Amino acid sequence: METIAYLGPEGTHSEEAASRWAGDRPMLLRPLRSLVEVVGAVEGGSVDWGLLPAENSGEGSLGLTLDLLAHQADRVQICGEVVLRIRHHLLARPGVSRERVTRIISHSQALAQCREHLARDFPGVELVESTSTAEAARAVAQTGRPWAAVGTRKAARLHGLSVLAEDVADLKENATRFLVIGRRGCRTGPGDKTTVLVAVDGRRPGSLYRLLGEFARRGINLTRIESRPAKTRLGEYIFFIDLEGHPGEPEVDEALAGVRARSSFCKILGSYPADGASQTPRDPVSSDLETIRAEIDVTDSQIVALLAERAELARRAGKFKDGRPVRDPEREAEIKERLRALAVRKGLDADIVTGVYELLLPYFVELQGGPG
Ligand SMILES: O=C(O)C(=O)Cc1ccccc1
Repeated sequence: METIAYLGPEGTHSEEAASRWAGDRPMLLRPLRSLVEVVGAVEGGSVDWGLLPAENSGEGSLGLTLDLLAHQADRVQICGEVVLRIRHHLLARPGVSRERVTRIISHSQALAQCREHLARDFPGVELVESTSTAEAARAVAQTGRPWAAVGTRKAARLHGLSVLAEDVADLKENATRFLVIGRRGCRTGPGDKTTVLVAVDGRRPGSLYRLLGEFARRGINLTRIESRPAKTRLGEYIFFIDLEGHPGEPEVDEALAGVRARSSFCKILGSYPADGASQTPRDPVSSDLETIRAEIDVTDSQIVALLAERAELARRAGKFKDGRPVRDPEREAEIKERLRALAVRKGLDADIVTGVYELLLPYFVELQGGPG
């Protein structure tokens, strides 16, 4: 039988998401102590699938899951998603009244999702993080102290706890999106989403804009874009992009080829059926002219920015020439030849491109200190 690993012990929201994903298929559910262990079990082959909480309606992304997908889980693919409505209850040993509670334990996400409610109803009570909501319930059941846990009804039942307060989440519509990972990609079909991880050169104005334009121009809807630190240096980011569609669809293939060309790193993390939500119909033409004009504006600005960079390089080169003639006909001919070949490769008129260069050359020569 197939096995799916999840953040345990029994009685977590992850367990419920895992059994929702299994549906009618026979599936063994294996609780593990951490998400790192879940990824390790899938990569090592001791389980078929793994479940990772990815995003909450109020709290946003789970950084750990995104970081695992970006930096650690090299050999896994996203194969599915489950969106689960989350209900948080306050659990305590029978006989412990609300007034006596001195400590509330839970998973960091659960505490964050109930912060206002707990501050209002349990002011001054210490909040302590645990590895999961069910682990918190276990700790509360085992202590003789008047502690409480934020957790599920199932965890209460498993540990003989009572529900001290029902629905303590701050948001009524509290939902979490979980991702299912496996070693192989799954079969793709209509209604699929695809998650891509990309890095762009943050120093070039408009680079992310142009990358996203690859999707916009083809009417491909993006359902999510999330940035995380690239973990190289401060200020560098990677982006998780969810799009409607999957590789194998011509527009998606074309867009992804464009994205590859415009990014410094690009990896498809997986294609999988979207949970519940219907797809947005494609609208490839209505905003085309507007989109193209906006791209033209960005491109023109980039040309000017590149000319400024080129001018600065000319100035710096001038300082090295130090008495030698500024013009170097051999080097100029070599540059022109290279640009001619590049223009042809890019499908441009080579005479026009070298003509532009000839137009600019006297200006750059002047910046180098004039013809010598
Ligand atoms: O601790 C759990 O129950 C989990 O599965 C993690 C979690 C915590 C809070 C909301 C969604 C998932």
